[in-house]
Amino acid sequence: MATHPGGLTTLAPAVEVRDLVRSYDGRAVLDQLDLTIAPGEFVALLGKSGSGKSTLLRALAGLDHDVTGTGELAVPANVSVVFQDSRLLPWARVLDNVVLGLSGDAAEKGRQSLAEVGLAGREKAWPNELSGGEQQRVALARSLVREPELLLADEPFGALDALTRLKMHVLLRKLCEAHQPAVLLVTHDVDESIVLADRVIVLDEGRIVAEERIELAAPRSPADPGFAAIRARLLDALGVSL
Ligand SMILES: Nc1ncnc2c1ncn2[C@@H]1O[C@H](COP(=O)(O)OP(=O)(O)OP(=O)(O)O)[C@@H](O)[C@H]1O
Repeated sequence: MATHPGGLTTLAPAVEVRDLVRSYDGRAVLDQLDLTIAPGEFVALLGKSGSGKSTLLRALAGLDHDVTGTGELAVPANVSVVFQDSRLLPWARVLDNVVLGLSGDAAEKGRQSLAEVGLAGREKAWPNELSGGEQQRVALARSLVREPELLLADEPFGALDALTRLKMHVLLRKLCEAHQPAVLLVTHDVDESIVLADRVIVLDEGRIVAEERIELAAPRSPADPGFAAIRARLLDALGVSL
């Protein structure tokens, strides 16, 4: 907790990145990057292929042992990660996948999480009995049952069809409102970023080149002129001219 001179109390940031450099074979793919994410803030990260999005996410997740780098990086102790593929263990039933490694009343918490993602009654199913969307729901339940302060998501809906993706947007918003993790969502889908995030940032060659704070009222609709204006600016930052 920090107190400003004016007397306002602010929480310490959930993520604080300063001067972050990450290089593969001497080539910097993150270039003196600065990023702060507030507790409970939902940040979406856009960028062309190869701009460094996954490298940043892996750095925040502590999964980047194959890369050299410098800079300061502070994240909470309790971080969950969701990927494009659900990465469920095929030999473990759905509930066991959700609670793996948890202690205490894990089964009950796992059941509650599965109910939250709309999978009550599927506890005993095997992962291969579920659709791709359902498997991603299990992955979300597995992340959120751990009550993370930071949720990192690398294109979690990238492999899903358009309709399932829209349903997952509604679900993720609901889950984030209930659990209030800070979120960093990597996506290629500009509309997805505007629908979900409090703030959208655009990465290019390892630097943040644009930032939009999204203050549109819910439900956010791509038909809204304000939505279209933000989309146009983000596409411009991505080098797409309409
Ligand atoms: N293990 C690695 N070894 C060498 N270079 C790598 C490695 N991983 C990533 N890179 C390079 O680092 C750069 C950034 O990659 P990164 O995966 O972070 O981009 P990205 O924005 O997530 O791309 P995409 O949208 O295609 O997933 C790319 O040029 C990539 O080729």
